[in-house]
Amino acid sequence: MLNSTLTVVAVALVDSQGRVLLQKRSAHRAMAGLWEFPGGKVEAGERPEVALIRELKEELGIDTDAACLAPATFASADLGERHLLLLLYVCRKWRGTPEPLDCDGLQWVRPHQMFALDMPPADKPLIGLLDALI
Ligand SMILES: Nc1nc2c([nH]c(=O)n2[C@H]2C[C@H](O)[C@@H](COP(=O)(O)OP(=O)(O)OP(=O)(O)O)O2)c(=O)[nH]1
Repeated sequence: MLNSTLTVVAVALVDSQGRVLLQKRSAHRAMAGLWEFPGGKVEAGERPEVALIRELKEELGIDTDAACLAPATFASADLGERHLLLLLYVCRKWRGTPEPLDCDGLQWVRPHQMFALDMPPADKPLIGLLDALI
């Protein structure tokens, strides 16, 4: 029996060269050092797109709008007693330059390059889908 489902929103920010931004989870967090899509937990009563816009401001210092967040795919994975539902959006339009405000580094990669990176287990099935989509 699961305690609860954890809803997480994340985004593939895609630049003009078809590269996607990944951030390195910082040392003090669970899954430290893994490369992930920017995003985070949806708070109680919060709309997913609002949560993602908030996370992008907090984590990268950039602004975007709900109209620029295209639903892309999702991941479903067990995290011990909780179950993770990760909603992945694609975004090609934002304001500002992403900065590593809450992580240990940023890198722009082509989707196929993600196969060689250490990413959270839930993200692995998303790579091939992104590769086909972008
Ligand atoms: N942001 C993000 N989280 C991911 C990805 N893949 C994946 O399994 N996760 C998991 C890791 C965490 O268990 C959860 C996100 O929680 P988090 O702690 O980073 O979220 P948050 O930014 O809201 O953090 P906090 O307020 O609790 O500090 O989702 C991903 O690609 N991006």
